[in-house]
Amino acid sequence: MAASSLRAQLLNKQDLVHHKRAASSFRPMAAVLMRSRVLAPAVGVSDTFVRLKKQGKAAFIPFLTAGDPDLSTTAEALKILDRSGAAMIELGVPHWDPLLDGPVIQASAARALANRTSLDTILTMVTPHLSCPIVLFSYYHPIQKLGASKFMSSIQQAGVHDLPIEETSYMRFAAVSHGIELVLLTTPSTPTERMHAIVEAADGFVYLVSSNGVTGVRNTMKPQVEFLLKDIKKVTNKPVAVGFGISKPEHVRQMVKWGADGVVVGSALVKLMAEARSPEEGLRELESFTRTLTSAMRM
Ligand SMILES: O=P(O)(O)OC[C@@H](O)[C@@H](O)c1c[nH]c2ccccc12
Repeated sequence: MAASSLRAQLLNKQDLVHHKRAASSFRPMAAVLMRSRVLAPAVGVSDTFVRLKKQGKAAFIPFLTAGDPDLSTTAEALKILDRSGAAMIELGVPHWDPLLDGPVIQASAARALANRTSLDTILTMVTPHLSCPIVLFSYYHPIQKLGASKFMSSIQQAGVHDLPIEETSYMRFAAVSHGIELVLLTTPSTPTERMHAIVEAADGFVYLVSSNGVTGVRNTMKPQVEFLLKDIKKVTNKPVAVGFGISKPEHVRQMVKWGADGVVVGSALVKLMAEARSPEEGLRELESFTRTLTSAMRM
């Protein structure tokens, strides 16, 4: 990608964070969510939603930064999340410029980068056998740095936070030819027509960002989410997962009641592990909190 276009993407992230965009320059973020062949079993993301729906359950989707505090703890955490009821796991590639992330995930990314965690080391990480899919979640830059074709040849599924929908066509083409599911993000400030285009282009699931701003625990969920979910569901029957700010069982129940097919929880889990006295204690707390949250997933 040309340097000018990369600058445009960084500006776009800035826009999202500060909400200062002019209508004409507005470009919402998009995500491509794919499952890594190296990291995960042959269960698809969409299949998982279908299976859970039959059981009357929404999908619990935890997010962790890979490499925080180190990749072997991450591998252990994946096993724990898998056996405690995660429907799929968002594994974040740490980035030095995480403009869509709040302080908790920013600090987590900094710790992981201090350990030299990169997309390359994550893709070669020795991972346990898991029964749930992994959604490799990344800003676009690390993928670009590795090389989009190397990336595509080494993964089946992955995620990108800041890829504007206009620029997804190459990724989508490559994704389709590798049998990859492409998931896109929509936010409360995405104009309706654009939301329709994003929903139309998304595969796997649609990621609804619950409120503008950056990732991080919120006390309450905005009532607008109920209406955003309804608007999306009017135009598609693809699964919709809600993320940003969700940190308590009552938030999870609220999202499920409002019609979410899945719920993403990131900062709350990252914080809990970061504040533990040791990685082992962090993993124990991760397990018990995950079990509390997954028991709130019944539709
Ligand atoms: O941390 P929260 O508020 O629970 O939000 C989900 C989140 O962590 C995960 O989906 C995510 C981490 N970094 C992101 C950047 C953009 C969009 C989404 C994300």
